[in-house]
Amino acid sequence: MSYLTLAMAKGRTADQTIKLLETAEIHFPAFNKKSRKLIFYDETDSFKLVYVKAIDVPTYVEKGAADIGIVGKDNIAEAQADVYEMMDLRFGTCQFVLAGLPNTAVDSGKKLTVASKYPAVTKAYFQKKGIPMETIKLNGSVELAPLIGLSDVIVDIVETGTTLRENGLKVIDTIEAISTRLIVNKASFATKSERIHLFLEKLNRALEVRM
Ligand SMILES: Nc1ncnc2c1ncn2[C@@H]1O[C@H](COP(=O)(O)OP(=O)(O)OP(=O)(O)O)[C@@H](O)[C@H]1O
Ligand SMILES: O=P(O)(O)OC[C@H]1O[C@H](OP(=O)(O)OP(=O)(O)O)[C@H](O)[C@@H]1O
Repeated sequence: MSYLTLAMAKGRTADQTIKLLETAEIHFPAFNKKSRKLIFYDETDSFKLVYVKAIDVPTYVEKGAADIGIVGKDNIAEAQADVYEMMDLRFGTCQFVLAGLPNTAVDSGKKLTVASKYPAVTKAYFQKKGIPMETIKLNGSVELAPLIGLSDVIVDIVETGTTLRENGLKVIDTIEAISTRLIVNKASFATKSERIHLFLEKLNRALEVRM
């Protein structure tokens, strides 16, 4: 029988993903974040785990290279991939916010510059609001941009609020709640329906145990 391929996001949610899979009794004994290996197999030889950069997980799933992806809602929203979002795994929780220096006006009619790691999410947010803007794509330390005049505001993730606070920035608007989600390739959902449903049931039970 073929494998069910899971694309798991590298980074801060990987440990919790592995823990959830273990609670669901799906074990990848060779998995080790320090290893440079990118493919792992479970004990029963039914699952193949591919370990990829978070923003690429929706692409692997949309293209069918992976049947299932486990990744943050931030990256799903940014990738705009044509996949099914099936489950909220309830970890990796944080929020998308619009933030800036205190008293920054965003609706003055002047074109805003907005720095973000998430240009698609940013554009969609401002389009909905009807506010003219341009995005500046950054890859990290986004909070720096309004402090040194690179942008007027930022769209970024806030978890504890420490990064904003330590840089004197304030939340202007909360855009969307983020958590780790499970996504499924549309064709796999039809062709591997039974196995995918069994997997989802196992994960649901594991989530209940964790609560
Ligand atoms: N404080 C946080 N900052 C960033 N992401 C968080 C935070 N809390 C939870 N997350 C979630 O964890 C995911 C992975 O975050 P991580 O910082 O490891 O990766 P990344 O930012 O996508 O990767 P990279 O730093 O290589 O660009 C995010 O996509 C998001 O869904
Ligand atoms: O509200 P907080 O708990 O402070 O967390 C939010 C910060 O964490 C993330 O950055 P990350 O650590 O991924 O670093 P980066 O600047 O390289 O994106 C995010 O982009 C914020 O900067």
